[in-house]
Amino acid sequence: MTERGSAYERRPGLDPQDRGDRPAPVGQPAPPLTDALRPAAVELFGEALPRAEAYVAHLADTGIEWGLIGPREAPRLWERHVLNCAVVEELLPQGALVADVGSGAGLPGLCLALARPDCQFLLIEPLERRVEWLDRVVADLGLENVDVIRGRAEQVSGNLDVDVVTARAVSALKTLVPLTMPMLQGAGELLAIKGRSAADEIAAARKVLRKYGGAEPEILTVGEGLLPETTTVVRVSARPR
Ligand SMILES: C[S@@+](CC[C@H](N)C(=O)[O-])C[C@H]1O[C@@H](n2cnc3c(N)ncnc32)[C@H](O)[C@@H]1O
Repeated sequence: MTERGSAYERRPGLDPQDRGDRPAPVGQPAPPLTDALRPAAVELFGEALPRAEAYVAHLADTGIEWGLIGPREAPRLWERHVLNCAVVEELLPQGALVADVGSGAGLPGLCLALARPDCQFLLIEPLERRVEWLDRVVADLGLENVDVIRGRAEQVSGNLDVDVVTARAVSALKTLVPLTMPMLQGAGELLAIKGRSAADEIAAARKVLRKYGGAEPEILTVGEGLLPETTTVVRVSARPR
């Protein structure tokens, strides 16, 4: 997938006229963690909950202002984004090294890093502004289990050997497999957060899965009984090649 970033992102600080008459996105206050969602947040983040709250505040404020998150997402940051990503933690092995490809605003990478301090995370993101934002947020949250790598997955994959690759909203499985499977070096799992298209994407990816040594994908549902909306994950194990 190619993504050039929004005009805001490439040219921050321009006045509205230079932005084609679109109003500049404005940071918003952090949405409250509602009583309905608090038990899930406590279970997922434990002691890291105050840092998860600080992360949500960053997303709502500079995340929106810098164009990493759409303004309309502000009220549903907890439910649709942060908690929905954090529930994937149950699929991570103890102490895993995890690469989050196309991390954007740290989804799911930062949510998982907050939920799983026993794991190490590499956030891989090509766009300079997003990397700068991620670096600032990681420093502010004091996350010691996260490194941010600027680059495209295909540029860095040959130098990596990780246990798990995660990705959300980066590309269809057919394109994601060639970008991510080489990072596993024949052992480990790709966890791709998907929606209703999961089965169709698997069908369209059969040929590349064979080529890149992926086993038969599984469609998993996580977050049942914890969140109002569950998260669908396509899990692909790498086979030794
Ligand atoms: C739609 S955003 C999704 C961001 C985040 N994962 C989320 O769920 O909100 C896609 C992200 O993938 C990144 N991206 C696109 N192609 C990539 C590639 N080949 N390697 C790594 N990242 C890529 C983009 O820069 C962008 O930040």
